[in-house]
Amino acid sequence: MRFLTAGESHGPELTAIIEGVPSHLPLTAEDINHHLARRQKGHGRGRRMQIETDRVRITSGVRHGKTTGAPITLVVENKDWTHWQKIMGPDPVTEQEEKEMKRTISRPRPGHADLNGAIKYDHRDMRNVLERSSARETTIRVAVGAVAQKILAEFGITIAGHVLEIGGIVSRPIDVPAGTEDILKRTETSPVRCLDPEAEKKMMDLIDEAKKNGDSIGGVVEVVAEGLPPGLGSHVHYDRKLDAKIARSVMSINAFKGVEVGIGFEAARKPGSEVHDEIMYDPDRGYYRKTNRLGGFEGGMTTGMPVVVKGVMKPIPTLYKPLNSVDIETKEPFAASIERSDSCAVPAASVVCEHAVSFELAAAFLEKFGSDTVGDVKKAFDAYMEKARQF
Ligand SMILES: Cc1cc2nc3c(=O)[nH]c(=O)nc-3n(C[C@H](O)[C@H](O)[C@H](O)COP(=O)(O)O)c2cc1C
Ligand SMILES: C=C(O[C@@H]1CC(C(=O)O)=C[C@@H](OP(=O)(O)O)[C@H]1O)C(=O)O
Repeated sequence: MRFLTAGESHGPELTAIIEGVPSHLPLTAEDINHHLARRQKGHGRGRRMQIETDRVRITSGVRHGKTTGAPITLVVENKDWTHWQKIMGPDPVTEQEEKEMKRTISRPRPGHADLNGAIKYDHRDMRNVLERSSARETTIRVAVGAVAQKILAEFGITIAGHVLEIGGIVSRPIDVPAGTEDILKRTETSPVRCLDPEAEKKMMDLIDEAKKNGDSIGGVVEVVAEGLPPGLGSHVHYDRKLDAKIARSVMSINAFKGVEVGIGFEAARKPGSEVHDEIMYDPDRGYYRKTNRLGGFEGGMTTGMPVVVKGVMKPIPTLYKPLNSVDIETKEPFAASIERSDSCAVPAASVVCEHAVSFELAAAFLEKFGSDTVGDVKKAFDAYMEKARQF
């Protein structure tokens, strides 16, 4: 299974094409819209989220509520487009019209893609960079992940993301992962998508304070997936290791600067006896681990224990109280004022991260069990699970 996305932040719409989804998978727009709405919530979001109400249109690959096996096209419209048609439209404009718009961006924001993208693609107007580097793109990646979650759900695999930390406030000890059901139930009503009400209040206060100071804050998110079979991914080649694929996918989320699997960096500070998970056997359950400190991975393959992945998000780069930068036209220093920005998007990012991991897990699942029809995949999956139990 693979996908591509296209679309700009203030263009007409975002699009994704997913190839390799098996036929006969039940799929409706509502299945996806539910997750798009989850991504839009969260204390600390800016005014753009009040403009948008993200809804998907499925324009190929699904008939009468079921996938056909053909590529699936997903489209999410940008409501903000109505205000940007002239500035963002594809039709040629005269120099005079361009001047009248006065929207050319020549002042790069530290921490955003503006300057590197402008140099690389030779754009004097950095809008040509920021429109695509914007995390608006994570909307359509969540839509893709929602399809992946439908695939996983067919096989009893559940997944949930939540916020572990915002601006140094920790929601609970990091080595006690909660179950997916618990996470989903308890975080859906939390304005910062965290499990700990005491930490929640402190996180919200910190976000408000950052906003008041014209600043921004980052944090840590965690994704847990349960019900996976052992042996997704492979030890035989570097680019088939599933933990590595997940790490790449999580790092590709805008503003993500690090990934941990299981106890992650903590493993450097513990002896092996306190890191590795002892192997047990039960006739009903098959092989399992007594603990899950390695976060469901050994040798680039799933162990059958819950997959636990953390990602760290840096603070949002666009600041109301900006850092110094240099105007590329005048080469003079400036400290720009900005129109709008999120002050903290860690709660939204926990949903994005959940969907990034969902896609990689579903892709690895189909790679192992086939991808023509859900029925064929089920047969292969059931036979393998029986083999693994008795092995
Ligand atoms: C959900 C979400 C919302 C974001 N909102 C903003 C924002 O409002 N303003 C901003 O400057 N960056 C925002 N970012 C981060 C930038 O998109 C990101 O820092 C930028 O693309 C540069 O990429 P890098 O930080 O990965 O190097 C957001 C990120 C995510 C995941
Ligand atoms: C639009 C979204 O996030 C955007 C991500 C973003 C950035 O620079 O990454 C900048 C802001 O865009 P705008 O300049 O239009 O307000 C955010 O609102 C979204 O999450 O749907």
